Amino acid sequence: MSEHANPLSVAAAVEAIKSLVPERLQNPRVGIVCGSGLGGIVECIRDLVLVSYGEIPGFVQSTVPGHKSSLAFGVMGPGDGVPVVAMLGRFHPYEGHHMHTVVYPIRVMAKLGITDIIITNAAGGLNPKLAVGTIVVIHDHLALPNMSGMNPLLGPLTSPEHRRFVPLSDAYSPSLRRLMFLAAHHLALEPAALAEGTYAWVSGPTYETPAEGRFLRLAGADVVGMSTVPEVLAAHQEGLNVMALSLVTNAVVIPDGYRSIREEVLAELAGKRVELPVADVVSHEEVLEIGKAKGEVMMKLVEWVVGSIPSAV
Ligand SMILES: O=P(O)(O)O[C@@H]1C[C@H](O)[C@@H](CO)O1
Ligand code: HPA
Repeated sequence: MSEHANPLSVAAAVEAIKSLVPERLQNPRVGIVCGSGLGGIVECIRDLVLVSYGEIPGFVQSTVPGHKSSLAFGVMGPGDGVPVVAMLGRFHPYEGHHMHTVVYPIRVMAKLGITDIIITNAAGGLNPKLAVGTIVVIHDHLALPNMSGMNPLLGPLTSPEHRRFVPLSDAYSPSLRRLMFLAAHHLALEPAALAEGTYAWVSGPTYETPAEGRFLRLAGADVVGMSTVPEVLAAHQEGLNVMALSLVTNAVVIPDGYRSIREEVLAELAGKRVELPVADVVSHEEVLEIGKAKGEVMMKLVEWVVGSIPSAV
């Protein structure tokens, strides 16, 4: 068993956090996981107290640019605010972290008492209707790694409260998803700014080939990314209400198909000019740039939802 799945280390992490955070912030109600380039959510947190991952037993460091390695405690939303804890930086399996390590912070936040969690990510768009900058409320997922043995819930149960067999048809809270669309209305967003869809989880760190992108699209996915699903599984097993959001940072499947060199050459030889679409070559820098440029809307939505959870869910 991974030492990070040990309930004793979860308890030790909670104890360490409580020694570093003022009492009034020690029992957050809502947890937030900030995706690549989306750590700006911290700007919406008042009475901010940062706890570095290095100070928490069992936490490791995030090695991915755009992911800091701190927990942010404070309050969010109108009035006295709702106590929150935000992960400024997550762990991905492609960094070499064990799956139990990847979801360990979720278990620690659950032990701190959160009841709701909002998990964000940057993702590639598979559905051609989703423009870059669209925020997608995830209502389902497709996790090929889970189906082939890479599942964070593998291994001995670490709490009597954990279910051995976890249904996932109800993994994404309808109440929280509803709140998100109400938030978009309240903030007067264009209807196309907020969509809903299915997230395909891939291990990364390679981005998809065009054929892989088409395969995932054909299988029913709208966006693709390298995180979130392990956290959703652990959060669901912990009994939390879960919402997950993707910010579309790049297009994976090009709307008009793929570039055929054969067609290009034949057309050229026939004296015709054709301009076939060229696939985007994505980079993490581009992902971060879009996160920075478009992340503000995500922040405002999250802030509104957090402020509305107590009365509406
Ligand atoms: O942590 P997230 O899922 O937001 O980060 C995405 C997926 C990869 O980690 C990285 C690729 O650019 O961004
Ligand atoms: N693929 C996988 N993960 C991603 C992408 C992508 O195109 N963009 C941001 N995260």
